[in-house]
Amino acid sequence: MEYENLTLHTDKYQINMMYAHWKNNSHNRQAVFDAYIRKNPFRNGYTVFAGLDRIVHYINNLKFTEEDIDYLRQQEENYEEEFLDELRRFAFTGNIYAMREGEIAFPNEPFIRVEARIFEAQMIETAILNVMNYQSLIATKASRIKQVAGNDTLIEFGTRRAQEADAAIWGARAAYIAGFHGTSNMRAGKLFNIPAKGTHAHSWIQDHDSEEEAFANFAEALPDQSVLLVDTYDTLRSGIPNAIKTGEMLETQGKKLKAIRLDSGDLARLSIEGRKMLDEAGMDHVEIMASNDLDEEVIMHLKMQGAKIDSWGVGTKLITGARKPALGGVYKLVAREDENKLIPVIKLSEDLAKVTTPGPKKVYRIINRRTNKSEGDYIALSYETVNDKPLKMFDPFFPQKFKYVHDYEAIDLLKPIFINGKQVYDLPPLEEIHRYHEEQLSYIWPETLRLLNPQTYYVDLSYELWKMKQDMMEKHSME
Ligand SMILES: Nc1ncnc2c1ncn2[C@@H]1O[C@H](COP(=O)(O)OP(=O)(O)OP(=O)(O)O)[C@@H](O)[C@H]1O
Ligand SMILES: O=P(O)(O)OC[C@H]1O[C@H](OP(=O)(O)OP(=O)(O)O)[C@H](O)[C@@H]1O
Ligand SMILES: O=C(O)c1cccnc1
Repeated sequence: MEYENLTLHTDKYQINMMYAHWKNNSHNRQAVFDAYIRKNPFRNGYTVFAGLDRIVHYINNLKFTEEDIDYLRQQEENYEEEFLDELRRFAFTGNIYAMREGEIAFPNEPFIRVEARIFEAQMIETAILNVMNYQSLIATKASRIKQVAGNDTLIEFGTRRAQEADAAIWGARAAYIAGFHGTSNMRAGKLFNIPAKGTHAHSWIQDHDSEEEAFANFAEALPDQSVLLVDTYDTLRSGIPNAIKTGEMLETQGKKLKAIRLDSGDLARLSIEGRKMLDEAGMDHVEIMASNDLDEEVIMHLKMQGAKIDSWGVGTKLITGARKPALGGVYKLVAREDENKLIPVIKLSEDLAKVTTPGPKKVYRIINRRTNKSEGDYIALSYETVNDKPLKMFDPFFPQKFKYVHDYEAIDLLKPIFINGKQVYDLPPLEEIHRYHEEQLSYIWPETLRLLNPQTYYVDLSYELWKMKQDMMEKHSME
């Protein structure tokens, strides 16, 4: 796939800071930033990390074109020509560590760590957050829907209601990571190798003299995959009986009707009645698909009512992350270079949960070897070793709450993606990302995964990191 050059896809304040650093001759100093969220969306117990693929291509394609340089020159007369020359030579030369796509991630732990010249690290903030926040939001919404739908087929139908074209295709991809089986968007299908699926619209029926004729013509054209939309006039009195007639017609040709689609009315009642009618006509192989403003809540309620629905088309509420229009991921400076040494930095806040955690850090998932489940995540300074000694895990806000973990494996979640500007990570195919996601879910206790009132997952700090944070908070509070 051709990835666009998104170099100017940044906020002006980043370029202003780059310019000010350049003027102050501080632009080559090293800096470390963490990208993380403070809260899971949808009151969920976890977030599905997505967006790495696009971020990697964004970094590889960073280059200010002559057109970009001309634009910057016109846009801000303060920018000196030598600065613009510096931008002409711009490329990413630092390190990026990130979680793998599909990872089960939690608030207050870095999803991505960037180590680079401040000149570079500052500029890429905007695009990294833009991509990570949207794709992770949609992957998390899709994951909630997947939990309710179980093994039923899930098709993403959102393009027409998505917040524009990019959101449609990257949202379709995020949904696939979390367990959707297909998308209606052909471009997403082509770009990402997602199965593209489709039925037909009401316009197909309206465009014929009768529903019966419309079904017959559609089934003639696409006999092996016809899914007939049965709610244009009267689902039980005309739509399903006409679909059955079409099924019978196909059977005379040795073919089979695939499914019917319900798109309005009481989907529980109509699916139960529809199932009976199809079965009585000897068409128990004909599946029932439903659509119409579905989300995890409606699907759950339909299942509770005994709905006989085999597959679900989910559009608007998935692709727009309904009820949570944006994931609030942030990108915070955690270390800077001073006299050739990296020193940790902190940002204080009245709200303790908003105080940043200083220093370059690693995130470990602590898997209990006995249960094969995670005991929580453990954030340590990059140079610390977390090995087989018993690990004390304590709540960073209530350190008197602690536990010791004995027989565990500490999995380092942040993988090297770029080292010295060179991509060192092979982006896996989407199918593999989905499998990885499923496997990671299996390490998390159901208490954290449940949709309603999930238990808060432990994201703990090593003692050394916790102490450093406390000391820095104290020092700055006294200043
Ligand atoms: N049995 C059910 N239980 C709970 N929610 C349902 C049930 N059946 C349908 N819904 C959902 O209720 C919402 C509203 O459905 P509503 O009946 O207003 O739409 P509609 O039938 O499409 O109306 P219209 O005919 O005007 O298009 C949709 O999100 C739909 O998925
Ligand atoms: O409800 P969503 O979850 O957003 O899923 C997508 C919706 O888009 C279509 O309706 P639309 O009225 O746009 O077109 P139609 O004429 O084909 O029904 C489809 O029938 C779904 O209801
Ligand atoms: O294939 C479908 O049925 C479909 C596609 C997009 C939106 N709504 C429905």
